[in-house]
Amino acid sequence: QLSATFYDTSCPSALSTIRSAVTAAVNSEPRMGASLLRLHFHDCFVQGCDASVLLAGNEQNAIPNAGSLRGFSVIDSIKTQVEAVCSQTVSCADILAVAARDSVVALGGPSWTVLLGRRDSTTASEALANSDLPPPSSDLASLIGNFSNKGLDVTDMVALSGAHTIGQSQCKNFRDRIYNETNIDSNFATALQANCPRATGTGDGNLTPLDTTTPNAFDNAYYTNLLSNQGLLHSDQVLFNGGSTDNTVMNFASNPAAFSSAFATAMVKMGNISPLTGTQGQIRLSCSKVN
Ligand code: HEM
Ligand SMILES: [Ca+2]
Ligand SMILES: [Ca+2]
Repeated sequence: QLSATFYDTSCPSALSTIRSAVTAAVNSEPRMGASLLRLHFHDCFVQGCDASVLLAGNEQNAIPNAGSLRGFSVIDSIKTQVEAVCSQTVSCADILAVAARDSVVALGGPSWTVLLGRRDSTTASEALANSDLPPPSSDLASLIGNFSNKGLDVTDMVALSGAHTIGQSQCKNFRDRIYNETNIDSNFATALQANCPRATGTGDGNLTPLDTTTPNAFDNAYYTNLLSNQGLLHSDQVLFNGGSTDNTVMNFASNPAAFSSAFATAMVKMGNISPLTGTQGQIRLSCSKVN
């Protein structure tokens, strides 16, 4: 029951306000586009797209999120600007969904119509974040199961993983792959080892682009990297490792329009996960705390 026109009368300048702020943030730091896109994913997979991830504490302390999620201050600043034009009208959950779309567009990726009308949660759960967000050690069957639990099919999962065409990862999340796995290009592994020492606890937070080819462009290079065994995370390369998703990866690698279309479709589906609507939840005044 979300709708593209939800704010057309109640806050006609909402979408342009969000877009201007996202464009400025991404222009000043391209990685911020990646960080904002990831925030929406981590929101939707835990309790649905209800801005639970933005509440201080709780989910933010979960293993996949702590010391990793970024962009909270950009969202807070957008919320302040939107409150100034339309008081207590636009939810933080909708701001996240629109900011994710505008981030992808700002980095040259596809656009789609964002459905609106989500409301904000009054709760957040560290335990649910730990159980529902897939770890980078996931094998293919786990990824398929994890996305299926959220109503997303295998094609959606492969397309959404293409978000790793932008942004960066910390060494601790790909160390095991670059030292111990065999389905990795050896020159690629050696180059990464220079900035990611073997010993646990040393250089854990050192950063490398998820897509070394075009780290700040939202394109299909993620998939061409997989074809040459240059996926950064274990959970990336399992998508092209002799299994059931190989054909989809090959299609997205050779056909950028097919990827763009599948990504846009899957983002709309992800954005529809268990929204609070009507009188459920609330419109937060500040995204980091309940009213
Ligand atoms: C398929 C399962 C997925 C796994 C296991 C996974 C895991 C990860 C990990 C480990 C990182 C690096 C975090 C760090 O080192 O701090 C990361 C970064 C990122 N992920 Fe995923 N991810 C998945 C799916 C997705 C999806 C569906 C999206 C969005 C639609 C997404 C968007 C991103 C982005 C944009 C970054 C870079 C963030 C930044 O640079 O701030 N990921 N992911
Ligand atoms: Ca959520
Ligand atoms: Ca790229």
